[in-house]
Amino acid sequence: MSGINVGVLGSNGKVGQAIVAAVEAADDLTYSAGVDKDDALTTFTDTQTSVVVDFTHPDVVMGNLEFLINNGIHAVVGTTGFSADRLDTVRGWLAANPGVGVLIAPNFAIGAVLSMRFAQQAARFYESVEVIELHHPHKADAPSGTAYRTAELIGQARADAGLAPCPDATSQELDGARGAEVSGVRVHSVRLAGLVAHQEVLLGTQGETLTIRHDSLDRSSFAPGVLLGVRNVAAHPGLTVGLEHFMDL
Ligand SMILES: NC(=O)C1=CN([C@@H]2O[C@H](COP(=O)(O)OP(=O)(O)OC[C@H]3O[C@@H](n4cnc5c(N)ncnc54)[C@H](OP(=O)(O)O)[C@@H]3O)[C@@H](O)[C@H]2O)C=CC1
Ligand SMILES: O=C(O)C1=N[C@H](C(=O)O)C[C@H](O)C1
Repeated sequence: MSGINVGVLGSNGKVGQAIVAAVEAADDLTYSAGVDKDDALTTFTDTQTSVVVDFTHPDVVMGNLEFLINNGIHAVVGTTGFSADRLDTVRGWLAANPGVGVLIAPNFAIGAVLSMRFAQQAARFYESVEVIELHHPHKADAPSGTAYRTAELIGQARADAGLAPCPDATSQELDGARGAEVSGVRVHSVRLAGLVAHQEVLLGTQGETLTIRHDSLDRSSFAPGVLLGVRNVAAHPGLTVGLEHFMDL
């Protein structure tokens, strides 16, 4: 047993189990502790855990982070639900614990990070854009954290380019038919048995469309990105939002 002591919060969950397996398989990491619902967070201090990975639930992740940061433990967080206010609260805890690093990423699949970047790059060339995210029906939040972030990035790119709002002549609408609006971009959420995590960004302009699609077919897709975060987070004190900052994109 050697290397970084890594713990997992939500270790019995769908993603948590995949992360535990990946940590156990890595020669340079030691799986020090798993904590699930009703287990004590002090397990991590008792086991000298250095980095904790959190895949739990938006309702509990803030309490987890407060404990980890105040105990000098670095965190790699996949759990969704981070509003600007929540991120500011995390920055406040980190200001009081300046050696601690926290990475929060809406999606740890390498292709999902790339597809967000591709959508951001393409946005200024298209008058129309909509996002469709498709997930398993056990997902707590809608839209997905990835779709929310993708829409924000596209909205910012459109604003920077001085684009007009997407054309839309809808004047009669059943509630919800046009999805939710995030940063001026329509986002549609599908929940379907059999799916894992999928997203399409549809872009359109005169006589052509471009579709940027990513599919996580298995939850092991999140593991390489999480391990990249685990290996690098201690060298990045403070808050990092988005895995792209560790990918040299
Ligand atoms: N950033 C990314 O790349 C990804 C992010 N996610 C996000 O990760 C989160 C988890 O997803 P998923 O694994 O599918 O969800 P699951 O419900 O399968 O797993 C969550 C686990 O956390 C446990 N849990 C609940 N409360 C606590 C607590 N206070 N302390 C410790 N463990 C707790 C749950 O227990 P119990 O079931 O008993 O409540 C469950 O075992 C979601 O927010 C999801 O959107 C998912 C995939 C990728
Ligand atoms: O709950 C999930 O499953 C996922 N959640 C994240 C999100 O909300 O974007 C990442 C991925 O889509 C899987």
